[in-house]
Order: sequence, then structure tokens, then C-alpha cells
Amino acid sequence: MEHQYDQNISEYKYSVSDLMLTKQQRDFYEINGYLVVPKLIPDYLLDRCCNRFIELCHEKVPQNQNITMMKDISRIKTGDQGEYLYGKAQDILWDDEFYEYARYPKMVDYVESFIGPNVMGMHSMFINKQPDIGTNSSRHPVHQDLHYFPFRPANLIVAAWTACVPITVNNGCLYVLPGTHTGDLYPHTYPEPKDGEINKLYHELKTNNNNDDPKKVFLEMEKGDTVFFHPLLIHGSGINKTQGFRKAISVHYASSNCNYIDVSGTTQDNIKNEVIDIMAKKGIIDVDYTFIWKHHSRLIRGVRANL
Ligand SMILES: O=C(O)CCC(=O)C(=O)O
Ligand SMILES: [Fe+2]
Repeated sequence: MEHQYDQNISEYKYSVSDLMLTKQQRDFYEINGYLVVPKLIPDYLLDRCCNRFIELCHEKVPQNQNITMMKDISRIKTGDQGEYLYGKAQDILWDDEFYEYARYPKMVDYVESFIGPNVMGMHSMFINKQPDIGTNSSRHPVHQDLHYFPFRPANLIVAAWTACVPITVNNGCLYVLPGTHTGDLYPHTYPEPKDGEINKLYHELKTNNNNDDPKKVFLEMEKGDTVFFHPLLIHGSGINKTQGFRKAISVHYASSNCNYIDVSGTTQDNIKNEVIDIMAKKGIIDVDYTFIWKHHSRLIRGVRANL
């Protein structure tokens, strides 16, 4: 199929083509920095991902798959096990079940509309937000994803995030600040301890005046609904006030035509050093930040260029 890539000749800045997007959807993304597509991913595929996550909570993770199982900080202390202990599976692109999500053709068609034909999966996770036990650790503080990424340009990066169960304000849905993708990348750091316990690497926007921002939009979603969002969009998620598990799966895609950048001396220095320290503790030493990203990413469609 011939696709029209009109990046240079159109007024569009944050999307490269109309392959999957109606004019209305494309305009919405350009203005707001996110787009919800209802019922994009079929239930059977999400059920398989949920089952795989539960399996991984109880079994040894295969060595060849790169997956990191992350425990919720509050649950480590309570001695909980299984789904109550693990809040996240990270770097899931080499697992057959999760990969079916990441490569789901209709979703990648949308991704291609935002970033073009050479699609890399850069960052991936299955998120299991457990019931909060009063420590606030189930919240995800307000942030911009670009803080974590040592590659540019930002406009050739897009996240896909899919609800695996019905997600509401009550169980900690995503919230977004529409239009913030047109701004800068801001400094991030750990939230104040008074705000409760916080999981490793969950940095927060430093100038956090956004909590009472009237523009905060809560994205309540049905199972299978998928939100695409720009890496500068300010977003986060609240605590899970229910007794159920709020499950979601996400992949952050980038065009392989992006380039790695050295983030030393920038606002991203803190996250870079923290990730390198974590790697060193795992015995992976003398690697730079971009090596880690090269190692975790996977080509999904098109050709691998620079990343
Ligand atoms: O699922 C959440 O609560 C937050 C996820 C998130 O920030 C992301 O996928 O970029
Ligand atoms: Fe995020």
C-alpha cells in the first residue's frame, strides 16, 4: 500500500500521516497530545497478557526474555506474594504473549500514523496497580515520559497504553494535561516523602503545581480501549481505591530514524545515573545509558535505522 507521508508539506507537527487517522482524530492529537481509540485491542489478546503476567508472578522468569518483575515498595514490607507483590513487568517485548500486543497490526498502523513506517518498541510494560494499602504507593506521580528517553526527536515517539480491565478514577486511571506536549521537557525528581511511599524510578515533575490544574482530564477506559500519547504530555495516575487489580499494558514506540543523544549535564542526568547504578548492581557495568536502550528495544515494523 502506498502511504502518504506529508510531514514536510502540511501544517501537522505531531503526526506524520493520515494512514489510520480521520481528520478529526489527527487534529485532536495535534492540539491535545493524546488520542483514545475505543476497543482497539481484542479481549482474547488482553486476557492472554493478563494470564502471562499472573504466571510470571509465580514462576521463574525465563533468562532469555529480559523481563524485569518489579515489586511494589509497600508490598515488599507486608510479605505479600504473587499479584499482590508485583506491580509491574518491564521490558516484555521478547515474550511471545506480550509481543502479540506490541505487534498487533491495527495498533501499529496507528503508531505508523504518528511516527512513520520504521517502528521500534523502546520501552514496554505490563502494569498491575494493586489495591492501595494507605501508603499512596499505587499512584504514578505526574511526569513526562521523555525524561526517561535518551533519543530524539520527541515528535517521532509515541506511547500506546491499553486498559486490560475497565479503568476508572476509583481504581487509578490515567490523567493527562491536554496540550502540554507543545511545551518543554521539565526537570523531574522523587516526590516528597510526606506524599507517601514511592516506587523506584517513579520521578515526578519538579514544579508540581499541576495537581489542581483545571485542565486535568481523567481517562476512564473500557477493556481494549487504547490511548496514544506524546512523550512530552504531562500525565500520571491516581491511587487504586478498590480491592481489584487495575491492569494495563503499554509500549512506547519510536521511529528508528530517531537518534540517541547524550543526556549528561541535562535535566535527564539524574535518571540516567540511577538506571546505570541499578544495572551495576545487577553486574552490568561500564555501559552507557544508550546501550541499555539498544539492548531492550525491538524492531516492530519497517527497518532498523539509527536506534
Ligand atoms: O499506568 C500508569 O499508571 C502509568 C503509566 C505511564 O505513565 C506510562 O505508560 O507512560
Ligand atoms: Fe508515563
